[in-house]
Amino acid sequence: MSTPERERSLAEAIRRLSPYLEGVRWRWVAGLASAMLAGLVALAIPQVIQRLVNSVLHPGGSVADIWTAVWIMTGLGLAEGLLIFGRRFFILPPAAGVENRARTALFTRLQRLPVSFHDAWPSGQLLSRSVGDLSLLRRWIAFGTVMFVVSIVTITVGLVLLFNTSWVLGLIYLAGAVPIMWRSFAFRNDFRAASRLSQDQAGDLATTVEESVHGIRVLKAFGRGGEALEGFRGQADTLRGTEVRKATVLSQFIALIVALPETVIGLSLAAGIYLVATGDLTVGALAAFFATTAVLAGPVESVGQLMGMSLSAKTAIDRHLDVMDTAVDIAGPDGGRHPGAPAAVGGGLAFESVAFRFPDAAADAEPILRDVSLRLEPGETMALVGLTGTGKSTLVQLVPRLYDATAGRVLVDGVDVRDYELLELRRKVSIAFEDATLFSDSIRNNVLLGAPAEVLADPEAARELLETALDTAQAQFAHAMPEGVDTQIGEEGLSLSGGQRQRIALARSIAAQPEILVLDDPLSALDVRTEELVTQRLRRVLTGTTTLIVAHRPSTVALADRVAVLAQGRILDVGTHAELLGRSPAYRVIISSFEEDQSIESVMDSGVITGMLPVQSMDQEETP
Ligand SMILES: Nc1ncnc2c1ncn2[C@@H]1O[C@H](COP(=O)(O)OP(=O)(O)OP(=O)(O)O)[C@@H](O)[C@H]1O
Repeated sequence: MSTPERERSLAEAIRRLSPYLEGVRWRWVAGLASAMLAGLVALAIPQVIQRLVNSVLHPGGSVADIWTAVWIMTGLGLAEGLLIFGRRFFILPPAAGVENRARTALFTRLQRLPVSFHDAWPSGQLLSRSVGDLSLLRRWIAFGTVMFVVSIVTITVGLVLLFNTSWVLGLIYLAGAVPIMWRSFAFRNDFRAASRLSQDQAGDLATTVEESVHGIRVLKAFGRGGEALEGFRGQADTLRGTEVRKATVLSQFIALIVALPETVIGLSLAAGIYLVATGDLTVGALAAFFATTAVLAGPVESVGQLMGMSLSAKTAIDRHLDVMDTAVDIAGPDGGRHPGAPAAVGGGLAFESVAFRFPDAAADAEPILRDVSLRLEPGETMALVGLTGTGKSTLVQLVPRLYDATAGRVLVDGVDVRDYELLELRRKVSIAFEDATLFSDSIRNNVLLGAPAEVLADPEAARELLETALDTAQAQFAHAMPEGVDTQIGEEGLSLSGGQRQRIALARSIAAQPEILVLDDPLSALDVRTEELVTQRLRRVLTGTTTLIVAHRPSTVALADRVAVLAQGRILDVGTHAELLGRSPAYRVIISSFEEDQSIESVMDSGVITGMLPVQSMDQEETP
């Protein structure tokens, strides 16, 4: 995994969090004040114990003094409980708000980031950053930050009280604290490195789980479950190793900060008894000393864990900001970059000397596309053919700016696509892929996903659009499903057949009512008849829609007005099917690579093109 990493200073990390801290600050301060007061109240109790013990042992001490001390202690105990409740009351809800805002910001960023970002970042990394890291951030804000500050203050005030009780005993206690502080410094670096590594490895593991769940059918069909498990085990073992290393670093530190104070208490006890015996210390003061060390034990033990938590939280913030700081290089119009964009010239799609290279390609790699120039007149249907891997999918993805051309221009309505607002461009251009992705939602919502807002606002118009789109895409099978178009389809539409998914995805593209329709082999899973019917209806419904369609079948080619031949990233020729057949050897090779029983002549002869066949497809009866 090689996602970009940058370590920021703590000040920068906190500054960058500030947009998420809206409405949190005063509540955090109130929570901190509550927790701080609770800590100070806890430290006051030993002082009362000192008075209580001394008044019991003092010859002139009265029972009233004892009762007073008891009531004060009870009051302090109640106050401490209320203050601890106050800390939670003030901080927990806003901390959950911070987590929510950060998660929403991350999701928004993921939506805006270009496809090239998603090509490079494993999905498990993004999952662990949006779930695990942000929940750690919430716990750190709600608990870690406050308790870290409170622990430091409690330890400092406690030390002052210990010295005040007896400087000898105070010195003994401090002698134990110095090695802890020294060790804390080394611990900080060791733990931070282990923490980052384990969070990254957890992200990689999440990717593996996600991939095997996603590809469970392939794994089962090929009997590769064992190998998948082996791979998973390897990664899980590596993560376990890192977690154990992390826990070892932490536990060594904790062992030190627990064992050392305990030893110190033993020494203090011996010294304290000697001081009481010599009359330099009262019994009450000795009791107060040990009661104070008991109060300090919690903060001293937890300060290491809180420091570890703070470092993990800092790593989580860095990991969050790594995504947030990735540049959105496909954005809205950049006035300075493309001066003199021509005004719209009445529709159409053009590629002008377009070249493209993937961002992660080796520096000396050949570009995927070179000097591609093509012009589709408004309303024209052009088929794009070429052998596999020649760059057809890459070329069509430049139209809605899923990627940006690295040289040349793509023009929609005569305007450079980079001069459009992204939303406007994507309203004009609709794309359907071979690999149809659907969402776990109703068929209706999947189809109307990109429909114009004004149509969606009118239920009758939306219903008509849905029907037209389903009819055009030959997806009437939706009506035969248990709840018709309101049937919920499973995750990614996997409860549907491949052909059904493709037709729903095509219906979605149609329902978007685009000016330019880009179809990247979206009918490959359909039988020949259904594909022909779909293509034929498409032409009827989308008259006036400029269509660029990646074709792998004679039936699609036959319906196009013209055909462009792409070979090794270049346009070799453009013409009608008959023209190309006559003059282009490359075209003949490509056409002959199409399945023999789907020859273009047989499709022409079948009469489907001229609308002679009954409108009944072979897989129309399919039910999921
Ligand atoms: N995200 C990517 N990063 C790097 N290289 C890629 C990426 N996607 C595709 N390629 C490469 O770009 C080349 C063209 O791929 P493309 O999918 O455009 O071909 P195609 O003509 O559509 O192929 P097919 O007909 O098989 O769908 C291939 O060599 C492919 O390996």
